[in-house]
Amino acid sequence: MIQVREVTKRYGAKTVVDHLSFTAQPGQVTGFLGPNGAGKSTTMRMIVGLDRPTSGDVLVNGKPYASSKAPLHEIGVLLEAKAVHPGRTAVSHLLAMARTHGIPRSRVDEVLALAGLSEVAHKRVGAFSLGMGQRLGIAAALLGDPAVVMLDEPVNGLDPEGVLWVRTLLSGLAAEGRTVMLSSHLMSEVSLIADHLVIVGRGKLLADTTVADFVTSEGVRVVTAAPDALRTVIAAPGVTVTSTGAEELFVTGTSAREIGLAAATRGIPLFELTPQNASLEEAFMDLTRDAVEYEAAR
Ligand SMILES: Nc1ncnc2c1ncn2[C@@H]1O[C@H](COP(=O)(O)OP(=O)(O)OP(=O)(O)O)[C@@H](O)[C@H]1O
Repeated sequence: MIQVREVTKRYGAKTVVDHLSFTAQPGQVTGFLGPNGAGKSTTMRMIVGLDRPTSGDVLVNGKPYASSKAPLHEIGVLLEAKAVHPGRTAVSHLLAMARTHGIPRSRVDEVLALAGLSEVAHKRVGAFSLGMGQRLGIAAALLGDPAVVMLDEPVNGLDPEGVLWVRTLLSGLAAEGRTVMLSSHLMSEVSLIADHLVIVGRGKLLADTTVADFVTSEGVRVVTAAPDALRTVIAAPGVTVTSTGAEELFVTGTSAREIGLAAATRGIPLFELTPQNASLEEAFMDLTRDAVEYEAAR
């Protein structure tokens, strides 16, 4: 289990992670999503003790990672842009890691096979494609047979077959009762792989939900002769109305049926009344739009 508790990280005056709390549970794949610069990598670095929170704390399997005696067994990590010496072969890279952690040679062969790298085990890493590099990073993360697996952008650079491979691998690891967490800035990728979604923007938690619940956050598109009158009629706690055109409204928090009935009782003409099922990608973009604009405007 990974527990992030009220974590804030500041670099100088800049708050990169802002009172962030969430839990990645065993037996589940947690997708950690957010636009570029949302603070995902920083959070992951704090989880493994490479960065220290300004306030709040992080627990891995109930304790701070730094106090773990066999860290590779506790948590396996793929962090972005992890440096592997380009002159090394895949097998020599993994063997060096294994030796320093008392892991047997047989496990190196196992993870190479698991990552589909047995054939290229003796090739220099410098000659690897981006996808092969990602596979090697994942193999390294699994070396210690860890209870928690945390991967930063693991499908970055992978072709569709590679994405499918990651999905099968990670759901298998979760089914074994491990805690699996992966980050991405692409909803389309994460929705294929994760059950649980933690979405951040500007370092803040925007949503902690399931993929299924996230898509049901739909709205209703209404085209009417009297948008202002309709707004007044449907106003209620939990109902939000956004003007999307001269005669157009986008309404959330109520149903097309309720809007239609309310309009009929007041004699408000409706030209269109369309429930909209936002795609996952659209819902994600709506949720994180402010965070992205902030990034672009900096
Ligand atoms: N050591 C540092 N000093 C100052 N600012 C930093 C430092 N590390 C990260 N940042 C800033 O923190 C913000 C969040 O970065 P982070 O890499 O955690 O985001 P991210 O969500 O992982 O994004 P990406 O998907 O682009 O990797 C960025 O604006 C980045 O410039």
